[in-house]
Amino acid sequence: MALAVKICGLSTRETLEVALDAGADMVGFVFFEASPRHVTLGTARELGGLVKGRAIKVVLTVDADDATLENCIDAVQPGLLQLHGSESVARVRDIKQKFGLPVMKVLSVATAADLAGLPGYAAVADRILFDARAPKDATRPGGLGVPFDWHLLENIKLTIPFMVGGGLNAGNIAEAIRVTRAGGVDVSSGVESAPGVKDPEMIRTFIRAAREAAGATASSKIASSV
Ligand SMILES: O=C(O)c1ccccc1N[C@@H]1O[C@H](COP(=O)(O)O)[C@@H](O)[C@H]1O
Repeated sequence: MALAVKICGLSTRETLEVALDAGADMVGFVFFEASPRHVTLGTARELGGLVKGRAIKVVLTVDADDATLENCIDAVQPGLLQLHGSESVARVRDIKQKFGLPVMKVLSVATAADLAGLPGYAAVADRILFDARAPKDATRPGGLGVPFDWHLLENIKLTIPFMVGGGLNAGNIAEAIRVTRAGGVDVSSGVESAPGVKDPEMIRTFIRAAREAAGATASSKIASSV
């Protein structure tokens, strides 16, 4: 299956168009006030309206209540909800039922122990995103540009699709895909010139590198099976 590339934290028309033209499969909008990528409902509505079916629109929230989710969904009309907080398995199930949208639950990873909750979430979510666990004193739970040890994912068995994120960039994406065999990759800081400032050329370079790496991993899978 083709690699899904998600560019997250888009907040301007220009960089959204660059991501779409470069072939992003998913574009993410961050609703978290402490983030340099936070978008207002008005901006999100405007940006969401530009996508026009060219990519899956992703609404990223952190432990949001129903009213907040409802407002974000109304503004963006997303195809996927990214739950990036400490939402419980029950809350993920509840959100999925209430809003009738596919849900991607984020698991924050620093050690193997962080994967203990995976079976529970995999039973209710449509997709899992493995991201680096933020330090305790961080002002946000993601978007920090720091990777985790991808080898922790080497032996995971999942029947739903999963993505990897956290500190990815054009220079390390090939290794991340090779080690994790993830079906999707998610980047924010790695395509920015400063926190919250997306760089058009870095977006293009990242997507190109991810596609090349996915092609190389697919070829090596075929070679090792003959
Ligand atoms: O991008 C943010 O500011 C953010 C805020 C709150 C939760 C998650 C956030 N970003 C997500 O974090 C990962 C990794 O980002 P990065 O590439 O390391 O910067 C990615 O999934 C973003 O969607």
